[in-house]
Amino acid sequence: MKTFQDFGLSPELLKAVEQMGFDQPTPIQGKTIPLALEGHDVLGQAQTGTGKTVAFGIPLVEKVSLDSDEIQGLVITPTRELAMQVAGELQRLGKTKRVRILAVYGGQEIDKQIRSLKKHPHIVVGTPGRLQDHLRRRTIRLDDLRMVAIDEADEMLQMGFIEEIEAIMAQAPETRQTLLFSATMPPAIKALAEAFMIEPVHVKMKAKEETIPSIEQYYIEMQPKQKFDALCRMIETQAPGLAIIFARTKKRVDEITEGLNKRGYHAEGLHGDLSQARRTAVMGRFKQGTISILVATDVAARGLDITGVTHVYNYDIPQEAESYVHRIGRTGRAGKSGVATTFVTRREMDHLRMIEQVIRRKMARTTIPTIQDALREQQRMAVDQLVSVVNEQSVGEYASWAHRLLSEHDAVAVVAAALKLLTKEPDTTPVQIAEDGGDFFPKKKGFGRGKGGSRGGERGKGKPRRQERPASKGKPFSSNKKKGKKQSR
Ligand SMILES: Nc1ncnc2c1ncn2[C@@H]1O[C@H](COP(=O)(O)OP(=O)(O)OP(=O)(O)O)[C@@H](O)[C@H]1O
Ligand SMILES: [Mg+2]
Repeated sequence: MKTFQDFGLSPELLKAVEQMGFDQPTPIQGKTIPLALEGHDVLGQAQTGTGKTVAFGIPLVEKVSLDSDEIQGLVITPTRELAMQVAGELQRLGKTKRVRILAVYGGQEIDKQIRSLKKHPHIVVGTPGRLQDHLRRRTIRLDDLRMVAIDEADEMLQMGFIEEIEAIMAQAPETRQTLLFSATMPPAIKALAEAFMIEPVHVKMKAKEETIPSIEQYYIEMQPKQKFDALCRMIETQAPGLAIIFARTKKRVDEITEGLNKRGYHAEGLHGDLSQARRTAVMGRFKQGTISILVATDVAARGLDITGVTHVYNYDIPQEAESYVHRIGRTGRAGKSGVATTFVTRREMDHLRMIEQVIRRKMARTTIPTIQDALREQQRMAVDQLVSVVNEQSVGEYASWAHRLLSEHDAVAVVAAALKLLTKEPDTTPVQIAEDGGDFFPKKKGFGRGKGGSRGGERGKGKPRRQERPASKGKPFSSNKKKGKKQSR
């Protein structure tokens, strides 16, 4: 499939795609869009940042009939931020056709949503809890639903959303089409997913590894107490455009954020205990670059597409290999490159090796940059800054000051002073991050290496049961991932 024209799309859709600046479909789009347009249920798997949203978005928008005022398309996403983002992408796809899209998610006033629902959106994008709430209130009806897409499908079937998903799917007509997408799909979850579909076509893009090759992947072994300084030294030497730092718990996110601010960085935290207004504001500031560092729990691991994220740091190694894939996939999107660095304690090394095995790629070992490394890099950046201003030749207003300075001082001393002022010298303000056990002994392997999933029956009959997680032995992992329970991250 070479062009979007080959899909036989309506002129409105073609126009929209053109306006979005897409020259040609990505491989997953090339494979799945025709299948979905033909009416197949599709399970689509492709690496992070390869355009899965548009892969389900085009069929959804194309299949909307403007003659009907009913909800015809539904997209379910695991997080509120992702619901907003996907709704935005669909809005762009549906703009020329004038398809009405609405996002509904928790933390937003339900009355406001109900008023918006009265304007008859054609496609609703939502998080499972809030969708179910609307279904109970009958403010959303799915009697005329034609197509449902579940984004991050493995996560949705895994994290305890399964009951909500079942309840939602039970209200949709049997004739509806189902599209499930994710970058990861553990076999056990795949079995679970198939229970929601009829003769699904599984499209998995061939790749040597589960992660995107354009992401450089590193790990650094260190003691828990070295982590914070290591993070600062990494930021100072790597000078990220935008960076996301993932930590294990909400408390750690808060502490790291506070610590970074103490050391003069513009960082903000994102996790499930913050008000939605705050979450939205933080995301907005990060996207605009007002803040350059986002510290987050796994709430930001999946799906978020933020241009300019050059670096991802796993301050804490993720528990699941899948989580690793998605976290680092916040960089290196749509053909861009990225760098991911994972901090690991000695006791977590086995876990790191397990992740490498699952993703079929080795991370390169590296070391914590020294203060001298950090200083040198910051100085180099100051020099670059100075030189670029010199090259702009826009310093005329400052020339008289320069003459005066040079008449009184040594030229080298003056330039050195300017550089010193421009340099963000490595900051060693003491910062305490609570130990939180430091590391963990994971028992479970990622990518469906646990027990085989429980298989559901056909749609409408046997329902897929919740996938039980193997009980972890030994020291419990301090995560809030409990068996089948929805987590707040
Ligand atoms: N055909 C295309 N050509 C160029 N860019 C595209 C195309 N399709 C999508 N994109 C862009 O690629 C970026 C990544 O797309 P998207 O967020 O859908 O990735 P994804 O596969 O869903 O990743 P993830 O697994 O992380 O959710 C987006 O900015 C999107 O606008
Ligand atoms: Mg996505």
